[in-house]
Amino acid sequence: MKISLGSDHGGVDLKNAVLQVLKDMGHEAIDRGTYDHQRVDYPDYGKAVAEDVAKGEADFGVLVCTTGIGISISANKVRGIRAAVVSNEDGAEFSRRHNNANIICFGQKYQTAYEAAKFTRIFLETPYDGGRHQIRLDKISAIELENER
Ligand SMILES: O=C(CO)[C@H](O)[C@H](O)COP(=O)(O)O
Repeated sequence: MKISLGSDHGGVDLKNAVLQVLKDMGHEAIDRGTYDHQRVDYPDYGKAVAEDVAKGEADFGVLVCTTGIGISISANKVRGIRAAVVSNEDGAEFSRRHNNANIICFGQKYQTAYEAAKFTRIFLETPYDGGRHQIRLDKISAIELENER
């Protein structure tokens, strides 16, 4: 699969660790930065990865900041994006099964590289259940449309 990754300075180490694991798994990775510890603004990276996914240039995205919160909020502003902050295996599975999440987000402050790699693998391998969940996703899409300028 093709995966777009991004982080701010607070998530760069974890983003790089997940990037390496994804490459080792044979996935194609697009690294949207950041690339060092210089202070940057997380919305820039949330937007870049979210647009890759929304435009179909990537199948899924991975985003990391210090807490995972700001970068997920940013990504979720892009139409069609369902970015989920994940902190355990169950969340990795159910963000896909029930929410058809297309971006997984982590807080570097909370997740080890081992955990983030494991949660990302579960996320990528778990299909969407569809069925009754599509009714809810359609309602989310309707909220997006109603609030477009
Ligand atoms: O987690 C984050 C957003 O949710 C950011 O990584 C965090 O706010 C960056 O803060 P600072 O500039 O103090 O490193």
